Amino acid sequence: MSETLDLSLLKGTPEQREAVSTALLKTLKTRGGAKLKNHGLSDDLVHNLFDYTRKFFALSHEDKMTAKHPPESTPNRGYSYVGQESISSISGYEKGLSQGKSIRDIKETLDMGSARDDLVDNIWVEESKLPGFRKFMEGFYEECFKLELEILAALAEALDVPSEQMKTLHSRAENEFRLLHYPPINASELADGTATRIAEHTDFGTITMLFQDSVGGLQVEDQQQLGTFRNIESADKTEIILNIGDSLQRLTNDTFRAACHRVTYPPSIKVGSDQIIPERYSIAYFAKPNRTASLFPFKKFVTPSTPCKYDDITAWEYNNLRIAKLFS
Ligand SMILES: O=C(O)CCC(=O)C(=O)O
Ligand SMILES: [Fe+2]
Repeated sequence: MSETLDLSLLKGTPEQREAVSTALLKTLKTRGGAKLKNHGLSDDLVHNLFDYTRKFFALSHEDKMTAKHPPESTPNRGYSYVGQESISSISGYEKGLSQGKSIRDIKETLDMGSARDDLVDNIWVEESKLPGFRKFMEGFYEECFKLELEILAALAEALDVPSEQMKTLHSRAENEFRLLHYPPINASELADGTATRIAEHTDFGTITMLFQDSVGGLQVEDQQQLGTFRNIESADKTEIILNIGDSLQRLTNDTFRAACHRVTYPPSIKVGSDQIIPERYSIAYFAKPNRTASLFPFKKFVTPSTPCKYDDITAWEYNNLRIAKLFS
């Protein structure tokens, strides 16, 4: 994967800002994902994020189940145990591929949204089980929201779309945020292809900011060689891996393609061997347009030579359409 981009240059000279915005756009378009450093979220904050994530999943099953995700898809909040959600049901959705491959994801997750969300409440374990967890996660979400707006403004400039328009579209912070834990597993259990860590998929939102530990196994499809998945390793867990989601693909009428990704064997493990794949933690923040916003492509991307590919649908309708498939 290409070099890690220094996001602090967005606050540098106008030339530096333009150069890093352009590099970001180019990397996302060609490689599918970009790595970011000096993004403004402090090392301490990210280390605390991983500490709290580890502590949450270390709670007993009974305690985690006190914050359980409803059996249906909405609201997408709370704890999902290993086997509750299966991403393979949406693999290939925006590529128009047939659905229905059944691959089990061996992962557990906690889904959260904004504390300010007036439609959907978060679901927490009792404060005494994990003191400070709720306050930390609510605060971290707000930090991610500020960074999201900065990244979207930079992408808007590089795409030559008014950055105010991009900002307005995301003003309500109706995003989602998830902690993920992949338990240790014998490699032989993943060998026959009926189970994986997380199956191939695209995210639904505009952009996703992902943090991962050093275990490895995340792969993103190269946008210039579709079908080729490349390993993405973070030099440090404070790095952010940025990728494009389906909503930006729609808004840009396919100028930007959502990046397919998955988590599988770490590069160090031999496929089908009896080696134990170590547990893995990651955290994903999914930036999404406001629920009532239209995902109809921006005007500049619809031309006689690039006719409109998408229907007018609100971000909320689209989100629910996609997410319903996950729990069906
Ligand atoms: O665990 C990861 O690195 C990826 C997680 C992911 O792709 C997702 O939750 O959408
Ligand atoms: Fe994802």
